[in-house]
Amino acid sequence: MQKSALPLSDANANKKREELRRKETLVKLLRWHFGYPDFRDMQLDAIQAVLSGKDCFCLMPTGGGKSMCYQIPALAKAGIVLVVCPLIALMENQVMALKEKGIAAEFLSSTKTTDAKVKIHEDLDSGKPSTRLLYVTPELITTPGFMTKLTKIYTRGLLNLIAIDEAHCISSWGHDFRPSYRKLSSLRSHLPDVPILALTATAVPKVQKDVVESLQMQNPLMLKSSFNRPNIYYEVRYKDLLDDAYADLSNTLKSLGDVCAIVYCLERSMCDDLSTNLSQNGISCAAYHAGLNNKMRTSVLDDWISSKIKVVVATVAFGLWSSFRMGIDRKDVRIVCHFNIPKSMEAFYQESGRAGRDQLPSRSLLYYGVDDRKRMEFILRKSVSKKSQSSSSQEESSKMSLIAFNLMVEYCEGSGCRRKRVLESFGEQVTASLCGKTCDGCRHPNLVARYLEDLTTACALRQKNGSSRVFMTSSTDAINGEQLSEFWNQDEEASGSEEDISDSDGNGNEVVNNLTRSKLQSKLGVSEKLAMLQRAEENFYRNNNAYKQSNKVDKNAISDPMRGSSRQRLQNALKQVQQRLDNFKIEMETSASFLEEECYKKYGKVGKSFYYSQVASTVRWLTTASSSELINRLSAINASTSMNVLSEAENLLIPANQPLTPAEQPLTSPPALDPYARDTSNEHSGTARSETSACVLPMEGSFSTNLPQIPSFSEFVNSRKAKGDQLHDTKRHSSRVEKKMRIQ
Ligand SMILES: Nc1ncnc2c1ncn2[C@@H]1O[C@H](COP(=O)(O)OP(=O)(O)OP(=O)(O)O)[C@@H](O)[C@H]1O
Ligand SMILES: [Mg+2]
Repeated sequence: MQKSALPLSDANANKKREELRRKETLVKLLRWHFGYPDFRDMQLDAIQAVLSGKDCFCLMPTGGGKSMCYQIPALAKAGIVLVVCPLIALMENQVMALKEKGIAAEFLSSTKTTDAKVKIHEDLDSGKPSTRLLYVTPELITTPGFMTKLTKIYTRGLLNLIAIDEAHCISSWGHDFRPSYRKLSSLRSHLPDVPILALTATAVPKVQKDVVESLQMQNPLMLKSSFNRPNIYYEVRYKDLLDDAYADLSNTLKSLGDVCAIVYCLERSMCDDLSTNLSQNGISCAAYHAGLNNKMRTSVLDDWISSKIKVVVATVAFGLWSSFRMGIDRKDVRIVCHFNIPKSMEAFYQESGRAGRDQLPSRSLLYYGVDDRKRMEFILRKSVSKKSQSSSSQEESSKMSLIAFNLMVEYCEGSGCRRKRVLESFGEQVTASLCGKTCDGCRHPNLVARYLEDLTTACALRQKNGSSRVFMTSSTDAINGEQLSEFWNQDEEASGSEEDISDSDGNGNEVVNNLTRSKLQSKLGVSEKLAMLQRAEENFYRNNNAYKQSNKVDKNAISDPMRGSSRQRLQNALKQVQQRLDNFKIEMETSASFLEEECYKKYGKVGKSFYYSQVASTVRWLTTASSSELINRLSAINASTSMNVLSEAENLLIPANQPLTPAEQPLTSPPALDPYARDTSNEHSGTARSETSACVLPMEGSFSTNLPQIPSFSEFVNSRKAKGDQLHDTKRHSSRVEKKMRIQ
């Protein structure tokens, strides 16, 4: 006998009704807790999959709302959702936001006090935990102590879901590989029935496969949204065609008004330098890099999130787990600038993806320089040759990084739609019409084509002129390991980052021990770092002499506009000094020229980076030196420059046909002795003429100046240390104004 169709369709209808009811419940949760009217894109699919016990791989664009895919399940079912997160700052950020909404979320990390940890553990052990979301680092999860705890929760049937955020970190093919993520593969064997949700915004097919296999995901629902971020306008500017990239950036930020922004740099020195420059131009700004201690970094992050500062200039580096790179959810970032070319399209996408998470129009602006490109190539090649001495798979992954970098170069050096290039690098085939003129390539194709032509011409011309190092290539070729570390301290960046991510197994005693240990290590680290920087500096001085002797470098590498802008920066710093010194008389222009000339004399032949760095050092010195040091130095400059004016005026009285005496012959080559030289003997009194630059030469015999030196890096550090000790010993009271300047 045939079965009636009626009960079956009834069953179908019931199933549909049930599905609808469940969906409505989930939407109600979303509205109630987060105030959003509806789910975005594939959020609901991911949520329903994991609630039904299925594994799910979720690839959604940056800012797409991936967090919601595990936050809603945590509210829909009693029990705990475990979230694995790569950064402590990121966990703090999310937990704080959830707590503000009245959602019971906690995180376990070494930054928590023992008391706070004990409370969380008591709750987890209670059999009826109130915690709904528990955020942990991958390091903690794989410790035996914590795994035992998880197993206990699991056997009580209270572990509902394991969410792995930034899951691309698991793959060594990915751009942010983190070895501790690899160990998460043990989760499946320890906790076999708990659904796993892997979330990422940046995974090419190879990485996706690696993630699924490593986590031993079972027939996961693969959800992949488009990578497209339609609200971001993409643009590239060419440093080599700009007079002053600093000024360009500053003007761009100013033109946008008081908006929230992130600027990414390659090196710490540039990060500090750029941040100082932007601040001097009235932009509310701070630097963020691994050279700052934890407290400073947290304070910058907090100030930025709470809008106390608008612009953060952050470094990006291999293995630097900067909070400004991934996950941090500040919605209204209106512009993300890359001041140096990123190492890959994934990194670029991740970083530029910090913009416009509120879906409102935003911008990605990349400053491309041929120097930067060559420097990055050098760094990547260097890491290839280093790694090729280890294993062949590492070698392969390093070679891949060079290939990945080439895509980034094509993004900058190619014409046409930039958006299309971004999407194609993730394997997404689109037509340029998708862009709708929201990139410079589509909106101003002729202009971009002209820029590229100019860039090619400029490069060809320089090469034709036989300039040995128009760009950074030859200078980077000449950089040895130690010098490289001064520019680009990968190990140091990585160790700095450890402070953000390290963790224990959550046991109170161990936390205390670890804290003490890590404090000792970081203490040791600082002196080691200083020793290393001093070595690098000494090395530089040695090599600088070699440079001078071989005389191979191009004298024109630092352009006049560049020098002009340095003079302007110094002048701005001098204005601050003048205010600080109660309007002490300073010849602004001449003093700025004098100081710039000193920087140029010292590093002009070596290259832009060293020169910039010395200008930054001088600015730093101007803002941190004591009043007496400043007055001594500036009086001496004033005196020597005014004597020079006098000498020029007197020269005018010499009849044109009268031969100059040897002492009056203009100097044709730079003075032999470097005014910044590390020898601190009082060299200026008797031989002042040969030791100062031609343009500020005081008249022999008529005036003898004694110019206090601007210290080199190590002298600066040591003198500050000595001053600190002295202050500590004598508890001497320093003036309020001076203190304020030092804090800056
Ligand atoms: N359905 C929704 N409607 C409106 N806004 C939402 C929705 N879901 C999430 N959001 C908001 O979108 C913003 C970005 O979400 P989230 O931080 O989860 O992004 P993400 O996908 O994790 O990005 P990233 O890859 O950069 O970490 C958050 O402010 C979040 O509250
Ligand atoms: Mg996220």
